[in-house]
Amino acid sequence: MTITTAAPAGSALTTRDEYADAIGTAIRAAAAYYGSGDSPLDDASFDLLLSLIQAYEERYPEHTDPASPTGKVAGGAVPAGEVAHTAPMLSLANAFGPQDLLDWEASVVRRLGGPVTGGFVVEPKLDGASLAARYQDGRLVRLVTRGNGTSGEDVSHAIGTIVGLPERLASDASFEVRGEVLLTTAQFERANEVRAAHGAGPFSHARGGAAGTLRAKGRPYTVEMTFWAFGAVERGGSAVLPATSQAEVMAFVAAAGVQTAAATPAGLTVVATAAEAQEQVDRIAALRPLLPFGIDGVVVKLDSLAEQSAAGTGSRHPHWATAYKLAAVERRTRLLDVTWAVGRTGVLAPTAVLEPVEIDGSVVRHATLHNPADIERRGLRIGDTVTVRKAGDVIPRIEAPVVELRTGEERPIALPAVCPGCQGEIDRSQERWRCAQPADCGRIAAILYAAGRDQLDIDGLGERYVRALVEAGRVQDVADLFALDHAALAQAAGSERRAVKLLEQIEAAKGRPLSRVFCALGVLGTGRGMSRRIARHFGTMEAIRTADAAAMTEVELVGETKATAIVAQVASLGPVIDKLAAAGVNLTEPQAERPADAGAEGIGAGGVQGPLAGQTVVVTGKMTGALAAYDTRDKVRELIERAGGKSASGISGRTTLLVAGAKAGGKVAKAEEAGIEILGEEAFADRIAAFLGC
Ligand SMILES: NC(=O)c1ccc[n+]([C@@H]2O[C@H](COP(=O)([O-])OP(=O)(O)OC[C@H]3O[C@@H](n4cnc5c(N)ncnc54)[C@H](O)[C@@H]3O)[C@@H](O)[C@H]2O)c1
Ligand SMILES: [Zn+2]
Repeated sequence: MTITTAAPAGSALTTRDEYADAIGTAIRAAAAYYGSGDSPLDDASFDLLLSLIQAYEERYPEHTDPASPTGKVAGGAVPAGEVAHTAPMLSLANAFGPQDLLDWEASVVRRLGGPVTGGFVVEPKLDGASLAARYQDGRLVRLVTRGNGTSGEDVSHAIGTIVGLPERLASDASFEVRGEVLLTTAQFERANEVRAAHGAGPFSHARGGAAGTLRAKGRPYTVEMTFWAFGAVERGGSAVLPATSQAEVMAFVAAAGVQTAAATPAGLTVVATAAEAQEQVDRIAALRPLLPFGIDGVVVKLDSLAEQSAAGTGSRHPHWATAYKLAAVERRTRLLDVTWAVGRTGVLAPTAVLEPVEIDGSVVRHATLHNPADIERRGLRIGDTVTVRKAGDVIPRIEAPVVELRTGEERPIALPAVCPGCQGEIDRSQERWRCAQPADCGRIAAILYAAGRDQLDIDGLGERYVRALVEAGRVQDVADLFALDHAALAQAAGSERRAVKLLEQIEAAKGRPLSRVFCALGVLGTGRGMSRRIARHFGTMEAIRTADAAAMTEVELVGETKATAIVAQVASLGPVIDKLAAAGVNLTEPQAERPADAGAEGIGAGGVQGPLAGQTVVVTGKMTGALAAYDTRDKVRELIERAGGKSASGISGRTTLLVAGAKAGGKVAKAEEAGIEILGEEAFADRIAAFLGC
């Protein structure tokens, strides 16, 4: 059988030769995966290959090759390292669905000889590289990779480059903490920029980047990584960890200053039953697209350490834990072409055309690329094998090319010489190139957008007719659509019957809710969701028009900069809005909430829970130290919302927390008087540490 990089061969292994080939491929892939981090196979393909090998071995146990990767930590691909582990570092058993989780629970009950009484702890399965960090008398003395599970490689040179692993603890405790080192999305982007600046190829995905970075010595640049602990073991001679459960172990480690999985936005939750654990799995799976780093599953463990040791440990994985796998969101495929189109604001937008690949249940054919500079930074070439990521409803994106898989046939991506819309000149003064005549060239795209399904939903009004109407001078803006008569439509559509249909559609569009009509205006920075929030918040177009920037910031997720931009654009759209009103288009929102009830408290953007859930936070003074990067109100607001809180500008009856920065003024006294909790910057930074810099 042949294994391609993108689509795995799905057929069973039937001959001994095929089996031998498959083993060879799997061993090479695993060696690359745990070595440089860049395997020729993506995880889905590797897992499929492994399942074929396993099926063959079950059918022909007598043919089983001792070199087979099945049943071994790291597939047996990693040689013994120089540092022996105090206790083995193992893989995890897998669950692929709710039934598997219940089956695992049943196996645990069998081993315990009775029901689980200590509950289950649920944590995200962080998608990075496994690492053991040894603390001696409060100092970080050694970092060791998982290796083959019994011994690993000394990677202590990485000390000082990993967020979450302090070189000194708050106490002089001695223990070994175990966890995952990874690159957050922001760290991954930064790493590839730094590498490009040093002439090194980009990491094709974050996990490989973390594994490679951990082992790399003597690079002329540093790549910052992040650590999250998920376990700890005692070190010879040290006092016994003061804990009887996994949750307590983690709390102890966190109190000493090490970042733990409990501090991730997904958190660590203790539940009583496997059914409740399943609920947590579903919750974390839903959070996945919003997380600032990759997870490839959710880990469920027995919480009680006594029950853990009673359940015991096998040669490859512990019996007291299981990894509930989530569908792969990254696949490898080929970049076939890049096409360019003019957006409604005149921006030239490149789209990657991909060899179709199935990711998480849907076929991906296109991915966004932002602009020429972005293409350059990613070092992409036509024909490249690329890592494509698609999580949830988020638009698929290309992470990076897999440079190792280049054949030499790849071609550079041609940047357009003239505007693809009007063949006119291009304005290259900014990173995002624009047509030099954006008003004219973007008009067709703008009208098409306004007529689109999520806006006015004028069925049948496609690009050909819009172009004809614009070129005939009948339509300059969205409001002109409502002034069209039968004759104009018949001419544009070339058919009386189609004109009748279109007129009916346009008439129906007059009744769309305000959120869609507002969206159709194409105000920059307001897509579907934002238009809905604005319409619900204000209720009428009139209220939107009279809102000033301060009133606009009351809309959820609208910061000051955005508010100012929206208000200015709405003002310049005055004549268009007047025409809409005159044409009898509906300008009210049926589901409006009165501004007084705007925004449910306790839940931030997208319902994310976090350390600030339920809090209304006011920040005053200048941010310094760990918060120095949050130097505008917008940035602070975004940070607070990411951590699950609501941000407000003034102290009111709803305020629950005041963050006082340098030179904080009168708000502190006011908060004191009102009995509101006040935190200094440092204490605040600690509380939301997991959300900083991501
Ligand atoms: N693409 C390839 O060529 C290739 C090759 C080999 C393996 N793989 C992939 O690697 C995976 C299996 O590898 P594995 O055995 O290294 O890992 P695993 O999936 O068995 O998981 C075990 C690891 O999970 C990590 N982990 C993350 N969060 C954790 C938490 N909260 N609690 C405990 N552990 C946590 C630990 O580092 C632990 O070592 C598969 O998904 C496979 O597709 C891919
Ligand atoms: Zn143009």
